[in-house]
Amino acid sequence: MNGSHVVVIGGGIAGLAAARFLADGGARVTVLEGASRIGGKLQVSEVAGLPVDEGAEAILTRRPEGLDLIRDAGLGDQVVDSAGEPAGILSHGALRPLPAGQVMGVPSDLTALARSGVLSPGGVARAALDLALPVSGRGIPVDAAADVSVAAYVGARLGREVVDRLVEPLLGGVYAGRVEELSFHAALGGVAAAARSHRSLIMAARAVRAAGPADPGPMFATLAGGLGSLPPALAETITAAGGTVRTGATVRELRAADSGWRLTVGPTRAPEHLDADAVVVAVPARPAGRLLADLAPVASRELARIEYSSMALVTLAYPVTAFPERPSSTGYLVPSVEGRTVKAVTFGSVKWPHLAGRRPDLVVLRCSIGRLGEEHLLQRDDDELKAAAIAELAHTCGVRELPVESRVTRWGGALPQYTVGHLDRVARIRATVAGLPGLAVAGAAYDGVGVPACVASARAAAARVLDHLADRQRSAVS
Ligand SMILES: CC1=C(CCC(=O)O)c2cc3nc(cc4[nH]c(cc5[nH]c(cc1n2)c(C)c5CCC(=O)O)c(CCC(=O)O)c4C)C(CCC(=O)O)=C3C
Repeated sequence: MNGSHVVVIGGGIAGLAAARFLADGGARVTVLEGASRIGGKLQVSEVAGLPVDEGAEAILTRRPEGLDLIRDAGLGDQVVDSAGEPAGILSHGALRPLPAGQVMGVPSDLTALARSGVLSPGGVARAALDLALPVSGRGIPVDAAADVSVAAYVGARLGREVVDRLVEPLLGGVYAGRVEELSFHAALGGVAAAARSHRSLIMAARAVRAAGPADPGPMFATLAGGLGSLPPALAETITAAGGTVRTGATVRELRAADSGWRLTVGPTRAPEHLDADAVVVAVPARPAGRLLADLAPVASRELARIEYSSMALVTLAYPVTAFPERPSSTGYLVPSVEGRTVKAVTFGSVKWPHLAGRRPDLVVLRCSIGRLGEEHLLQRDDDELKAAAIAELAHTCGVRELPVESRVTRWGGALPQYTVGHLDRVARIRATVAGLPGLAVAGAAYDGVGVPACVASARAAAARVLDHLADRQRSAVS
């Protein structure tokens, strides 16, 4: 495929990773990003002189794809592990540790659950009933084939408190989504898969834990310069390999052409045409759906159905002395039923030892606001969002001073919602796209929203395209 030209539409982490894999495979790549900067949801800027991410700030270390890509981009020596402090949950007005052994909020250890104090004693007793309940029937939707909402399945097996005080807050972070709408099979992937072969959800969570390493080590990693330093480093390796990365280049149209694809880029007044042997579409679902409207109407319709939630992140820097006690968790999640504006707080200075090392006199933290259906919260102006974050710190941590620095970042249409039926929807999208040789899709809309999942989808897309180009070259030779 030497010399074959592949255009990657979208310069977020999925698009850049795909471009990197394609360049490795010998293709000549062009990345077209519509915005004025590459990186998508990865972006870093300074707060109080420290590099603090404005978007995704951590990657799971459990999956290899994120760290592999970081090493590939030459940033292996910049990797920083998260601290060992536990994550917290605000429940019944007080900060409690996330119970040991939970998997996406599903408990595997009832003693740890009881000890955490996150649930009422009645809530713990109800959760324990899961071990005795029949596998199906009596309103418990356990049909392995049919998808149900997270709230319906987990609620039927473990009771409402587990849904409201454990699963909802975690998924309120991961998807900024709502448990009534999110898909059990798509959003709780590992546990849901294990639930098919276990008679109880607690036992399924135990099986997931048992399948992992005994000592999993640090859960998260980041980069010393922020996770947002990954996209520019990746772009550099792509250009060093002879590729091109363009910003401000919105692709308006994608058409099949004689020997591949023709793209229309830029404003209607001055359209530019680009030819490609293959294309990777690595933009969010809506724009991907628009690009595929004529080529793959079924995929296009399904993509249009994937909703996105919006959120805002308020970053605050306080003197460490403003805290009556130094925070003892990496951060905490706030269940929706607590009725507070802020849904999650990450103490960067606790979670990332290098930040505390550089500024031991400060506590830098991020408050996140906005789940699906809470758009009204995001209509507040920046000062109001800051005030809500400051009030949260006063309320939960007893901070009475004002922050020395602050920053508000808004992410409109940030996180795709894996609602009931998502897996079938993605299967239909993939089946339709499979009918278009030399075209592949990648990104957070399909098989996972975290950075490692986006990288995995990029790798699969690149492999598909490289296979196609190799086939084509073989048939041209023979
Ligand atoms: C967007 C977002 C926010 C809100 C914005 C923000 O505040 O940044 C947030 C907040 C938080 N998330 C937190 C804790 C956790 N998040 C996890 C896992 C994940 N979160 C994700 C995203 C988010 N998370 C994603 C894409 C995954 C990987 C899912 C997967 O691909 O499987 C897991 C691992 C679960 C497991 O798998 O065991 C834990 C323990 C805590 C508290 C402690 C701390 O701050 O560290 C907080 C504030």
